[in-house]
Amino acid sequence: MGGMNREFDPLDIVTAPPPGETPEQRASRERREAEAKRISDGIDEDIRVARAALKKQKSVLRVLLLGQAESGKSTTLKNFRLKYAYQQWLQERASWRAVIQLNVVRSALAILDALQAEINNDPLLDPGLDDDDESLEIHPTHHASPASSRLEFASYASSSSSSSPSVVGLSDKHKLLALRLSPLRRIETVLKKRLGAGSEEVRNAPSQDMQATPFESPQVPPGKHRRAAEFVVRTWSDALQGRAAANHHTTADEYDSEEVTEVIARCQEDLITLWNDPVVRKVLSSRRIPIEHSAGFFLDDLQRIAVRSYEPSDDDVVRARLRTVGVQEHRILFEQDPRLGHEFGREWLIYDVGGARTMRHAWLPFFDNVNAVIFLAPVSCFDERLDEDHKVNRLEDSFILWKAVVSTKLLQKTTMIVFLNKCDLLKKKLKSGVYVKKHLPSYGERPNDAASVVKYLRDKFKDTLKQHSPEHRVGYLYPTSVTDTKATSTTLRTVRDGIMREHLKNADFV
Ligand SMILES: Nc1nc2c(ncn2[C@@H]2O[C@H](COP(=O)(O)OP(=O)(O)OP(=O)(O)O)[C@@H](O)[C@H]2O)c(=O)[nH]1
Ligand SMILES: [Mg+2]
Repeated sequence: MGGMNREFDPLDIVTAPPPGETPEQRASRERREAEAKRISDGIDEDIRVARAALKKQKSVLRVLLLGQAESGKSTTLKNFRLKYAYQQWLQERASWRAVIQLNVVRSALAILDALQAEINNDPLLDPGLDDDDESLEIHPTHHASPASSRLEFASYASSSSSSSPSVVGLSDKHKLLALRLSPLRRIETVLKKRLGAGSEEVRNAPSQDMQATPFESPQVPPGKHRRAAEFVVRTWSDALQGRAAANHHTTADEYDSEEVTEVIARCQEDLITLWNDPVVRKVLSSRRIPIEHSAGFFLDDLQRIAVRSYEPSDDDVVRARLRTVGVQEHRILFEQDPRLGHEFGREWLIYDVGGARTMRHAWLPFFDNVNAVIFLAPVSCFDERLDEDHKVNRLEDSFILWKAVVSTKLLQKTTMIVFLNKCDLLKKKLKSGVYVKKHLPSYGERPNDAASVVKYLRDKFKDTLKQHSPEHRVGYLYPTSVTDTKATSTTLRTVRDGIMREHLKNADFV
C-alpha cells in the first residue's frame, strides 16, 4: 500500500523506550518489564486453573446420605460401590473379614449375656418391645404440623423394667458352653481395638449430645466448618485397616488376624450348638432379644464363616455392620453413558455420615453444594427405640430428622430422595404378630400389612416435604431393602438417572 511504512506500528509510541535512555536505565526497565510480564502470565495461569477447577467442580455431583443410625446409609453406599466401583470393592473385600468376625462374636456374646441374666433372674430392660404391655400412654406428636401429617407415637418410660417368667431348662450344659466360648471375650476386645470407634455402638449417650437436629441452630456458620469439623473426612479403608484405632500397635502384637480366625474356628461347633439350642432360643424370646433382626447378624452362616479359610462374599460385606464415625467421602466414576455422550456428571462424590444423635452436628458443613440427598428411613422400626436415647422411638426420630432436613434453606435446591428402607424386616415383624397401631396410634384401623404401612408412611414423608420445603419441589420415594443387592441395583439405576437428569436441568445443559 502506497506510502505506508510496513515497520510502523501506531502503538510503538506507547511501548517505545524514553528518549535519551542510558544503558543502565534500559537494563533496569527491561527487568521491570520482564517482572511485570511474569506476574501477568501468573495471573492468567491462575485464572485458567480456577476456571478449569470450577468447571470440574460443577461437573462433579455431590450426593449426601442422611438418616438415623442403623438406617442403612452405609449399606446403600456399599450397593453403589458394588455396582459401579467393583474394582475398588474387590481390593477392599478381604479386609471386611475382621468386621464380620466381630459381628459374629458380638451376637454370641449377647446370647451369653442373656443366659447369664436369666440365671441371675435379672429384670428385663426393654418394655418397649413388649406387645402385651398395657401401660402405654398416647401423647401428641412433637411436630406442630397440620392434622394431615400428624403422627402419634406411644410414649415410653425412660428406664422402667419388668420381670420375665424364668425359662426352665438352663442346665450345666449351657454353663459349660459359656465357659468354652469365653475366649471370644478376648477376641472381641482385640477386634474392637483394631477396628476403632466404629466397632462400638453408641448406647445411652450423655444428654448434652442428644439434640435430634443440632445442624438447625449451628454455633459456627457453615463455610467455617468444612475443614475445622471435629470429625475429619475419611474413607472406609482407614477403619478397615486399623488407621482409625489409636492403640493399634499394642493389639497387633497380642493377636494377629490369623490367630483371631483360629480362635473363632475352634469355637465353631460350640457356637452352632449355642445358636441352635431350643432353650437358648426360648430365653432370647422371653427376654425380647430379636437377635436375628439385629445389625450384623451372621449366626445362620457359622458353617461358612467360623472357619480358618473364611473369605467374605459380596453379600457378607453388604450385610456387615460397622458404624460410621464422622463423615466419609467416596468417589465413584461412572462409565461414560452413551446416551449422554459427555463427561458431565460422570464423577460423583458420595458422603456417608454417622447417623447417631451424637454425630449429627458434623453434618452441616456438608450441606453446601449438594445435588441430592438420599434419606434413609427404616420403616420396620416403629416399635424400636434409639440406642443412644432409649426414650425416643426410632420412627419418630426419623420424622423429626426428615422435617429438619427438608426445611433446611441450604438444601432448598437439592433433589430429595427417600428410601423407605428395611421393608423385608417390616414384613417379618408384621408376620410375627406385631401391631403397628399399638406403637403408632395414628395408624388407626388400617390393615396391618406391609403394603399398607409403607403407603401410610410414604404419604407422611411426602406431606412433610410438601409442607416444610422452603420452595416447591418434588420428592422421589422408593420402598427398599438395601441388603437385597439385586433389587437395590434396579432402584439405584433409576435414582442415578433421576439425579443426572435433575443435575443437567439445573445446569441449563439441556
Ligand atoms: N434386613 C435388613 N437389614 C438392613 C437393611 N438396611 C440395612 N440393614 C442392616 O442394618 C445395619 C445397619 O446398616 P448401616 O448401613 O450400617 O446403617 P447406617 O445408617 O450407616 O448407620 P450409622 O453408620 O450408625 O449411621 C447393617 O447391619 C445392615 O446390614 C435392610 O433393608 N434390611
Ligand atoms: Mg454408616
